[in-house]
Amino acid sequence: MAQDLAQDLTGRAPNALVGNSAPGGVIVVKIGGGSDPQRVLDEVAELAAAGRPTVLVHGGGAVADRLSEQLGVERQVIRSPDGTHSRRTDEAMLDVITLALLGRVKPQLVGGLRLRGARAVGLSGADGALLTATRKPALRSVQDGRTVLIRDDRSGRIEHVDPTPVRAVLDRGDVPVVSPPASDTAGNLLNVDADEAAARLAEALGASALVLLTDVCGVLADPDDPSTRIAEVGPQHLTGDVVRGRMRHKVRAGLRASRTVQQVAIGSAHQHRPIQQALSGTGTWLREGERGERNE
Ligand SMILES: Nc1ncnc2c1ncn2[C@@H]1O[C@H](COP(=O)(O)OP(=O)(O)O)[C@@H](O)[C@H]1O
Ligand SMILES: CC(=O)N[C@@H](CCC(=O)OP(=O)(O)O)C(=O)O
Repeated sequence: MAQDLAQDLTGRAPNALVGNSAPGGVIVVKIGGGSDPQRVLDEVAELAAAGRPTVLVHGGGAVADRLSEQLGVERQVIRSPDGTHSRRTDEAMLDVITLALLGRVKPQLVGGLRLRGARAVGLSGADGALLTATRKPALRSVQDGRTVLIRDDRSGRIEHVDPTPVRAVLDRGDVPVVSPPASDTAGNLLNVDADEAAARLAEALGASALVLLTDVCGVLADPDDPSTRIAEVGPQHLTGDVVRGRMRHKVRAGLRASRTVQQVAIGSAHQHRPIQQALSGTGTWLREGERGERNE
């Protein structure tokens, strides 16, 4: 069955795809913290068993929110003038996000893959200089109609990706499970968005596909109505305010990756074989420019 799956996704025999040097062979899958990972783990384990090099990147914003409440660390939101929002990451919140992602979410995913017979290896963005970021010097936040500047935030912009540790894990036939935070060149941790991390890693690996799995079926024209899925999204969809909040980060990151990654899609994590579903067009394709017909 696993063999069929790898063939379905690529049209090529799985053996031709073993090892990440196979042209366009790597799939980078990202799962957000608000989604139940069980279906995703089932399919990632199937792909690994079929020899398809697959990287699982995860977020965990929702888990960090719950942990901050448990620990009594106040959660604040930075509302940027362009309609995106992100976590205010002071020192205490950086600890919370690190504990949540590396201490709660990642072990659940690595353990879940092990239970399914796949050997998974956890890596954070700070391991092996995988994700190097620079601290954002000043963030604009709209508060009560006024824009204020926040200068001491511990979130960063990813400047450099060194995929060597991820390749080493793939070359052993194992599944890398990658998470924020990143670090700066001095080794200080910096909070980075998991969609951006996945997109940048997909670019650096020369991946053939990037699948961003979340708690909705794709980008919706009306975020409150699941029947309004948009089949393909381009930069023009960012000009209005339809794509709001954190979905905007996802779309931006995916569009950027689509310059070099052949297939970039957003889809629901909560369906049977969510990766295959998204890559067969049941979610939203992200495509920055005209590159002729897709090879679907
Ligand atoms: N146009 C839109 N289409 C779909 N979802 C949207 C849209 N605008 C905002 N959203 C919100 O984005 C959320 C998904 O982003 P996010 O919560 O960051 O997911 P994840 O944790 O999986 O990364 C959806 O649950 C939805 O509330
Ligand atoms: C800078 C920034 O926004 N970092 C994110 C990292 C986790 C994440 O991205 O989790 P999801 O994929 O579940 O949203 C955060 O603090 O929530």
